[in-house]
Amino acid sequence: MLLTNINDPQDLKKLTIPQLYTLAEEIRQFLVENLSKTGGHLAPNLGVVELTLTLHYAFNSPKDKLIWDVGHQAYVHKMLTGRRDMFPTLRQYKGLCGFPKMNESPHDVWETGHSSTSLSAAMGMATARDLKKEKNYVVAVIGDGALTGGMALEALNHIGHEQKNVIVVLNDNEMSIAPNVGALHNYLGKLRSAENYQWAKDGLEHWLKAVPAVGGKLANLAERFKDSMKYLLVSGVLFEEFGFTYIGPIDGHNMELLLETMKIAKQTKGPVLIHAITKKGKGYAPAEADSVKWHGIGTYKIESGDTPKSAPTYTSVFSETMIQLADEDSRLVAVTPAMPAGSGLIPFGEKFPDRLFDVGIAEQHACTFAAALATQGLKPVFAIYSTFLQRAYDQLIHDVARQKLNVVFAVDRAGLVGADGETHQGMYDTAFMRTVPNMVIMAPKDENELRHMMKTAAVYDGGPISYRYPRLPVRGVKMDADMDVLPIGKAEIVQEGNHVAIVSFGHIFEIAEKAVNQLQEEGLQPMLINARFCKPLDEELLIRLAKQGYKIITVEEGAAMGGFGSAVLEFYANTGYHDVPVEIVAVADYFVEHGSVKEQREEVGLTAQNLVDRVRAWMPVTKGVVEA
Ligand SMILES: Cc1ncc(C[n+]2csc(CCOP(=O)(O)OP(=O)(O)O)c2C)c(N)n1
Ligand SMILES: CC(=O)[C@@H](O)[C@H](O)COP(=O)(O)O
Ligand SMILES: [Mg+2]
Repeated sequence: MLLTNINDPQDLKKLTIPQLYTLAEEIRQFLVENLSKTGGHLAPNLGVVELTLTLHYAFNSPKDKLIWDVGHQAYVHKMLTGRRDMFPTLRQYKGLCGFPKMNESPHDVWETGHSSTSLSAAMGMATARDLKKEKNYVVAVIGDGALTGGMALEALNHIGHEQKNVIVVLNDNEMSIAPNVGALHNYLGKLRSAENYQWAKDGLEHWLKAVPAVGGKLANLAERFKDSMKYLLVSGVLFEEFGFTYIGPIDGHNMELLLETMKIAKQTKGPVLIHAITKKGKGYAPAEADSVKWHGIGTYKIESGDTPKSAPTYTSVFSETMIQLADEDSRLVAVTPAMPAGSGLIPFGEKFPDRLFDVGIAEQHACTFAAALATQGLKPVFAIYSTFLQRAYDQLIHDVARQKLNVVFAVDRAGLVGADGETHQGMYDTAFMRTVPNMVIMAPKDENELRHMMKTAAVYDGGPISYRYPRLPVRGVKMDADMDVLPIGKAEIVQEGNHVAIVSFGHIFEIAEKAVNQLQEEGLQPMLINARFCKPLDEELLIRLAKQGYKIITVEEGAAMGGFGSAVLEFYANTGYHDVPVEIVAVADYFVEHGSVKEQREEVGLTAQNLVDRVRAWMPVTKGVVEA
């Protein structure tokens, strides 16, 4: 077993090429076996085994900087850099992170999780290297999906202009999570299909170089001839025009070719783009056959590829309801930035193919595109994960809210998301949307109320409106036959009570309800309120609570700073109710790392017990007995 002897990339360099192929197979077997128990991003990692081996063979990490875009495909890199034995803890609480993590290894020189940042990072590191007159290579591995992200094109532009020595490896497997989309994808397809052009280019270069030096004119003519021929023969012209030397497309599983190409890249002045064609899921039949499903997978049976049946989720309720709403209203359309499957929009797209727009990994464009759809009378539902909405914040403000356009923000993966950890937690959406004028912000207490909020948003025509929901199974509550249109800004008093009011915003209601039930058993009866809206607040109810002397405990699954609890505090401060005790139960000011949602909630204090303890502390006590 070669793999057990690889504890550092230097160990790799002692191997022969045939041994690298043996090692590649061992790595694939390791990935399939380990991830069958832990889950993870199997297909992306199976696709980059040879690429990763040759990068660590050809370069000297960490002196040479290897940067992994998105970083979901860095498991092989982690295996080769001393973390093989940590894989049983992959994406688990206090275990191995599923993305590059600087505190895990010096070989993780840049942390990723959100796509399309690698080229900017590479440019920064190359620029610093040159300023410090250091000598090392900077290599960014970016997928064809991540390349559709605007940041990547901004960085290509900058790198090409400055002619920095940066090596970009484009890992082209024709897939984002879903099949990749866009003109760039089509262009790459043309490059992929021109597989014989490489020899033509080499032949041309070789021939021109053989022309004996015949004075400036002819050599210059030969150079211009070479350049014009390049346009005909070398279809990497897009990258060449960005100032890159384009090499490819080459087989991203052929390690001899990869090593030869990396050698050329190292010797080439200025930025180089190596276009490597790979197969997502390579080496494991179920993942090769369906790399969408196997992009990010839970546990599975290796032999059959069978995966446990998943319980219905908030996303599946969103998925079904979108179809119902679209049946009722032909104006309704859906926009997704490369996440049709994750956002539950595949069935919608199958039924309404002309009304689903997958714009690629392009959240900024998606948001402004949705805004423009709204100007023309359509009802766009912008379906996006909370964490990825962060990419479209200026567009939300400048293009949607300022123009008061009827865009619906369906904010999925809101709250703690579990295994993806800190780069993917849906922590900030409430806070960053709340400060924007004209925004209406909702959050349902359960899957039944999600449907009511979806209906409310679908018919609302007062400007932008949002609802947030978690990456969680549904609670299994009774579903109403019809969808109600909720009164904007009105909360729901779930249960009257005394002394203390627990005011819950969103799906975290489940722990508030659990706490109230536990307190009732002790004879305590706090009021239980389902806020429903963070903006506008139910001011009438808040004033009632103030006037009747309630202590208030707010609870939400999001950042405490700027969230729902902050809104309540601000309201009281701004309306002169200065003596209302308010406690905010939410996520403190730090990044919550990977683990299960349960473990993360316990870590941050989003537990029923925490609420029980806080209510007890506020209840009046006579002779040692907490009064009801
Ligand atoms: C800003 C951002 N948007 C969306 C995602 C979700 N996402 C993770 S991987 C991925 C597809 C990446 O495709 P590609 O770069 O081609 O990598 P591959 O999985 O094909 O290796 C997407 C859309 C993300 N991580 N970051
Ligand atoms: C790497 C990445 O950003 C996506 O693959 C993400 O992990 C998907 O998250 P869900 O599993 O919640 O759809
Ligand atoms: Mg891809």
